Amino acid sequence: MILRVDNLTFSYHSKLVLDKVSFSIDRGECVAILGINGAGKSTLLKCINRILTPEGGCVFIDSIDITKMHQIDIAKNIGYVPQRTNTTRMTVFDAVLLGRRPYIKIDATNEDIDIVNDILKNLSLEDYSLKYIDELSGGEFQKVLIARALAQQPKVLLLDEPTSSLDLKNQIEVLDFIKDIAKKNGISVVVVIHDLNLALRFADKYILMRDSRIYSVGGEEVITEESIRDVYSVDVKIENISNKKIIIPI
Ligand SMILES: Nc1ncnc2c1ncn2[C@@H]1O[C@H](COP(=O)(O)OP(=O)(O)OP(=O)(O)O)[C@@H](O)[C@H]1O
Repeated sequence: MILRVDNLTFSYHSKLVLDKVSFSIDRGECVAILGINGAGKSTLLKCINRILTPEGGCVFIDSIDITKMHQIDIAKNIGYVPQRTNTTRMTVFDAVLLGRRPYIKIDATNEDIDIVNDILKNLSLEDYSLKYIDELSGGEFQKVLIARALAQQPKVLLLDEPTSSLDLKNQIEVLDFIKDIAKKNGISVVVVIHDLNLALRFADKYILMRDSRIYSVGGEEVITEESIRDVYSVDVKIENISNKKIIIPI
């Protein structure tokens, strides 16, 4: 087990958003967090990496309570791609190199530069390397943020709707690439995602959230017509096509 979230509780002012949320994730596991708008998914990611301070509960990485870790060690362990972000003007290369910051003592080493170049190549961003990030499309920018988090070489990668601006081909390519490196490098990935069919293609485990709580956690078996209706208030039919579950709204 690499990540353990234990009874995490958080409120904005008096509004309870996370109510004793608990789950654990193994090394290399790909997890999708599902739930309606406002269910608390982004808040959960922000509490895991200490952008927000939970009012109760604990988060453990490799059995270490993250409140006992320095910020730089949290950054080495947890990569995070937010839904929205403001960044200063810089090139794509420099933006991705920023992911190496927790490791760089004075100057970037050849190893740092090789890591960045590898990731740019794998995400088909190498031709954009010297372009400024404010001159990118929404989807290209989203890929740069993912590249930066990967350059951090974290144990746990938290992605908040990472494919929302990507076209279909890029959605599939980026998620397949993330899954591939999760398996190869033993990185655990937690993705907040609204597209249920993409989630089914990507995840090994699903966390369904409803009313500030976990509705269910588990493998593909927790994705049923009944659970989707309970969580999203939408009627769906689940079909099996080429041995894959496909969710069809009806
Ligand atoms: N900074 C904030 N101050 C006050 N309330 C907030 C704040 N951020 C979020 N909330 C509220 O907390 C609840 C959970 O928000 P959160 O962003 O975690 O939901 P989410 O499941 O990620 O939603 P979405 O799918 O729309 O991104 C929502 O009701 C939201 O309005």
